[in-house]
Amino acid sequence: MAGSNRASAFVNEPIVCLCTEQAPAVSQSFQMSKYKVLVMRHGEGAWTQENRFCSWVDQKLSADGVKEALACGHLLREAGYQLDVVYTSLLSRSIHTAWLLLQAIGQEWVPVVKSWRLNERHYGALIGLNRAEMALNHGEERVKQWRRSYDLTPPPIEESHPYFLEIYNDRRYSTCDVSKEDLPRSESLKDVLERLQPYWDGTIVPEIKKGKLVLISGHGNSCRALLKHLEGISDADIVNVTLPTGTPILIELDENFRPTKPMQLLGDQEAIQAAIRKVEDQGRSKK
Ligand SMILES: O=C(OP(=O)(O)O)[C@H](O)COP(=O)(O)O
Repeated sequence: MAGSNRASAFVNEPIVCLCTEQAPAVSQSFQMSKYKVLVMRHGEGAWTQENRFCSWVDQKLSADGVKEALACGHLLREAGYQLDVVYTSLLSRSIHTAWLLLQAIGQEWVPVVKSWRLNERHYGALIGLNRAEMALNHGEERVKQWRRSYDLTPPPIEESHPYFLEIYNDRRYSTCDVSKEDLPRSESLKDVLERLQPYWDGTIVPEIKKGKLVLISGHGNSCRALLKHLEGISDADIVNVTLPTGTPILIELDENFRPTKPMQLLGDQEAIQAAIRKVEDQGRSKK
């Protein structure tokens, strides 16, 4: 049951502000909550500190990212969550976050199910580039559009790109439900939602309907795509949604999988706002 989740006595006040500019419009109703889902961006990755677009490059967690993942587990443990299944991408930072979280919550036995459909957005030719240098060269507003707009697709990754072979020769991508040739070479957020939604509908939702408490350990933009879908965030408002690393988001849904209340970012609210600002500031030129 969603009832296996003895949740949120320890949860702080709910917030819907996922950016420092303008809160997205979130659809609300007064239906009873039937299901609960936890969605989170993995702990900080190594390239976050270098301020490079990481995307499908398989960077590990940074030392801070490891701490964040463990802290998430402790938070969920204190709040009494009992997970039934964790879904991750095929990228190590998402998987390691799940492992560390399950260790810290003391539920290592919980199955971890992996799919490329939860991978980070494919940033195409932008992979590996430094955001601050790009902001200097192209302007901060342009970089914000590249990072946050709904339907802007960066130029595709070419075979000459320094990370092309590392990505497409990786054995993990032989295990997907599409051929390597059909894997993306670049994606907008809209494209991410299009490849993620069948997995949500066909694999994750049936488990939630069985009463399982699901946690999704995803990425900044795969989680943004899912939240856009679940919360009914408009194409315009999703531009102002930025997710901090290592922060579980509790979503409560009615029997038709519509949100019954604003999503809650769990943890210390000031620290969460600071973490959101940190991610937003990656796109500044630091003149
Ligand atoms: O790999 C990435 O996200 P992730 O750290 O959530 O996996 C992207 O490079 C995030 O970049 P963005 O915050 O500019 O969209």
